[in-house]
Amino acid sequence: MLQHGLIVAAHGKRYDVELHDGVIVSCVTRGKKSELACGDKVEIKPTGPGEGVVENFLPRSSLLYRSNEFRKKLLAANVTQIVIVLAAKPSFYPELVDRCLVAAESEGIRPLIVLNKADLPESAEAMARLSLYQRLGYEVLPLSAKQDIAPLLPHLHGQTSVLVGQSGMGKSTIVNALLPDAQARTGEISSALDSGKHTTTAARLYHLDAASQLIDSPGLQEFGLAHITPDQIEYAFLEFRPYLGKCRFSDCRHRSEPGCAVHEAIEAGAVTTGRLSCYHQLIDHPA
Ligand SMILES: Nc1nc2c(ncn2[C@@H]2O[C@H](COP(=O)(O)OP(=O)(O)OP(=O)(O)O)[C@@H](O)[C@H]2O)c(=O)[nH]1
Ligand SMILES: [Zn+2]
Repeated sequence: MLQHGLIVAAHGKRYDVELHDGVIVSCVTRGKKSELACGDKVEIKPTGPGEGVVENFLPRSSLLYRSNEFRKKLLAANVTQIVIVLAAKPSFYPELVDRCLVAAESEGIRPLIVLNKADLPESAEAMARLSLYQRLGYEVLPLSAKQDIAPLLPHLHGQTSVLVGQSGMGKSTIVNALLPDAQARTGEISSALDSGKHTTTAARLYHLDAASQLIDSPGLQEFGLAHITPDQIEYAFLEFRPYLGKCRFSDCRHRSEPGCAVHEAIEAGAVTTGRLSCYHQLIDHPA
């Protein structure tokens, strides 16, 4: 008899699957089928106490992954929102923001940019740099997770959110503030399964309330987009959209081609040279 469940943690080729009654079963996949992610809805066959095999996964509403030329790594499935966690200190890598936005746009996932550590004096300058994204229509939320997590709550309600960000931006602080018992729960799962150390956890899903889930992914220093085509990357630059298809050449990459509508948009102030160079950087070096 197959049972429905939700992947709440991925440890390499082993997955923690939460069943409807809240029981967590440690599962493996059959053969080489290990392309599953936290947030996947699966059907499992129990094989012993607390153990099972994933037989199927259900269709996904979204799938977030990063890739280089050689391999792709699934980050999370069925998420509705990607929360990009930044901080003024240590300084964040701006291209990572554009990469996360491209990944979000290509999967139709809503991005939310959080500038954590808003209590630091360096935050004003970082916030000014992020105003570019606000002008594009993205929400940028200043937050001090250490002082008050409340401003984040309405943004998470009703969503399945994945937190992404470089190491040191404060993701663990955010998770702990949202779920003071998160550490305890992690310990509980490991001992219940008695499966030894969970050292390779790739991501973990937490229930915030009946309608809201949070997936914490480990620190990302890189966000390869080798799986996304140049046309998809271009479309993910929201402000380019009104001009796409209006260049003289249909395969225009908006470099020095004559009759380029995106360059005209730059002249008109509707597109910035910074975002155009970022687009070129991403199509030239997607991984
Ligand atoms: N001033 C200030 N510091 C913060 C805030 N949130 C987190 N920090 C500090 O930033 C440092 C990194 O926070 P973590 O939560 O460990 O960062 P992380 O993103 O989980 O990093 P990894 O665990 O490496 O992925 C810690 O020293 C935190 O105390 C904040 O709102 N304000
Ligand atoms: Zn063009």
